Amino acid sequence: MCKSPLHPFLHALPKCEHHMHLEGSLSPDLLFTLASRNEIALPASADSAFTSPETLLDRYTRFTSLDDFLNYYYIGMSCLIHEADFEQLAWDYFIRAKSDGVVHAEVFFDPQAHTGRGVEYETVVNGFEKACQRAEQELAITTKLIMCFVRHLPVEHTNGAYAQAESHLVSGRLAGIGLDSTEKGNPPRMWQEVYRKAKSQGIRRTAHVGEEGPVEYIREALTHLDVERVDHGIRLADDEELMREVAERKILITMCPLSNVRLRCVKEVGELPIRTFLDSGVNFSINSDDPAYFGGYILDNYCAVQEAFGFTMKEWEAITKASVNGSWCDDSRKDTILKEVDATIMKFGNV
Ligand SMILES: Nc1ncnc2[nH]cnc12
Ligand SMILES: [Zn+2]
Repeated sequence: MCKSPLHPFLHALPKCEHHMHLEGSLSPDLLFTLASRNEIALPASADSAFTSPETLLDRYTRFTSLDDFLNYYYIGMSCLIHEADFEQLAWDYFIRAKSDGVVHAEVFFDPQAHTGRGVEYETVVNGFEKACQRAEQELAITTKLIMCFVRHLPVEHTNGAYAQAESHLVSGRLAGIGLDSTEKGNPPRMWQEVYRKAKSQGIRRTAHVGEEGPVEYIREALTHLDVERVDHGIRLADDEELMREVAERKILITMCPLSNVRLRCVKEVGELPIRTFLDSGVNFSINSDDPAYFGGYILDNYCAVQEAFGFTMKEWEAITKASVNGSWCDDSRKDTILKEVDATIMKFGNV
């Protein structure tokens, strides 16, 4: 809980989450439980961080870079084997998201990180889908699943990963494609072919760019991948002309403040160009990225932004509504959420 007088309002605001990796909600407790249940040997002799959930959580406070984090992230997800593991992981996230005021969640997952170690694609998707259905029925959270291609694997692997998911993408069982993992040295144009195919099939597209990588990668993602959204995009403010274009085209930037601090992309939340984006008409949402690794879920990220920037309720209204409008749900769902936002503002505005 943050110290801001706006905390109850921030908590109550109906939230859309657009940038959250389901595998990134694997808490050290669940990681150790699954490792034991599935008889996965954790590398405790090589890395003492794997001694206990507590030592692992402590190590997460000292990431030195995106790749340092990704090393732990991929070891962690190696404990996910059965459909029920994937379902439990996602369900635990949805319960937590509900308590933070999330009403619509568009969540990423990395199929290649599972199929590459022998877990069937269907096992992953079926588990996640079951949790999504439960979230819709029992928590009234609408959901979308977005598959990401991982950049640390050879780009040629992407075609196989796309082919595996193609029928789900075309039918809408998956809402779109994304691009994640190691950014530096992997310019977006390398994935141009698969993004072009996805576009020709009417499939939605986003990509992690401008997190550790330069603003040129954001420009490339827009020109070569024709992305509809930019994940992280914190380097956008380095190019005013591109920032104006992003504002005009209403491209949503999915920001993850606590992640950026933990991965040392910035020293503190106040360094992020959030005020610049707001004042320049750049639409953005605030998200948790990998909440089990970065010390906070979505509300913690809202609070961190409030503590750094001290926004007014009017400014939060603009941020929240841009986030609703940038969602990939249909217009009637957006209208419903926008009415809930208005009702929240009325309630707190009258206090
Ligand atoms: N912050 C991040 N950047 C790139 N790839 C990721 N995969 C999970 N979290 C990520
Ligand atoms: Zn991410």
